[in-house]
Amino acid sequence: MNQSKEERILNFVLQNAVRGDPCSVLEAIDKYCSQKEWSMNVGSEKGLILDKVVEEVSPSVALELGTYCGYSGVRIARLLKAGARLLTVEFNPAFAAVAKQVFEFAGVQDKVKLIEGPSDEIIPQLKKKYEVDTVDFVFLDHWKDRYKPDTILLQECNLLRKGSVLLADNVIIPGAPEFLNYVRNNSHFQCTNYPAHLEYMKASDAMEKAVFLG
Ligand SMILES: CCCNc1ncnc2c1ncn2[C@@H]1O[C@H](/C=C/CNC(=O)c2cc(-c3ccc(F)cc3)cc(O)c2O)[C@H](C)[C@H]1O
Ligand SMILES: [Mg+2]
Repeated sequence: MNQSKEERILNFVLQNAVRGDPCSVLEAIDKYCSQKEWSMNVGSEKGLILDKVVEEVSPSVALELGTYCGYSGVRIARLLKAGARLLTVEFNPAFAAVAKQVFEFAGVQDKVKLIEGPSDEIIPQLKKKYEVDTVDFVFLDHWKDRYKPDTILLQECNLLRKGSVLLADNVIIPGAPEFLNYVRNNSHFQCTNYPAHLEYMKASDAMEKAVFLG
């Protein structure tokens, strides 16, 4: 049976990164995806923006929608303070299996709770089943037409508090127009745009930060 691209990425990590060294895992994925096969990881340029926002927020509870291979999950988890945790949601079992192994190889598995399932089912379970009060930081990188409905769902489930930070990838390419319109025209959010390039390409992309004002 042929390997999937995601399995090839995982194998490249296992063969080229250093076990327990999250930065070497990120470097290996970026090397493979810039030289061998393009893949929709947030990448190193937008990854630096992600790093800065995570360090600024210093979240106790971080949520990621769309784990994929675990690249951004490693990026976030490696910066978390002692006792802080990342909940990352992925509904494709094959991708979740790859991400689980990436987290373990990077040595961040104790900080990461990988939850398999669709975000619209998981978000309403976060308080009771996953013992979440509110989330301090949310990274949105799943299907782009789900950014707005899931942002509304997070509010309906009282998971955002005054100062909770949403950071959305790809607001230019592929684009998330409904989400951008929603948060930018909503007095409960303070928005900032961070222009960048599409991972591993010259095309323009951007990330949008939306701070919930309560
Ligand atoms: C309905 C359930 C929703 N809830 C969900 N619940 C849980 N997991 C979910 C949900 N919806 C999706 N997922 C998972 O998240 C991942 C999906 C990620 C999607 N990302 C993109 O599409 C993208 C495209 C480009 C791109 C740019 C230029 C190009 F030319 C081509 C591609 C670049 C980028 O940086 C991109 O992030 C994963 C594949 C998928 O299984
Ligand atoms: Mg993305």
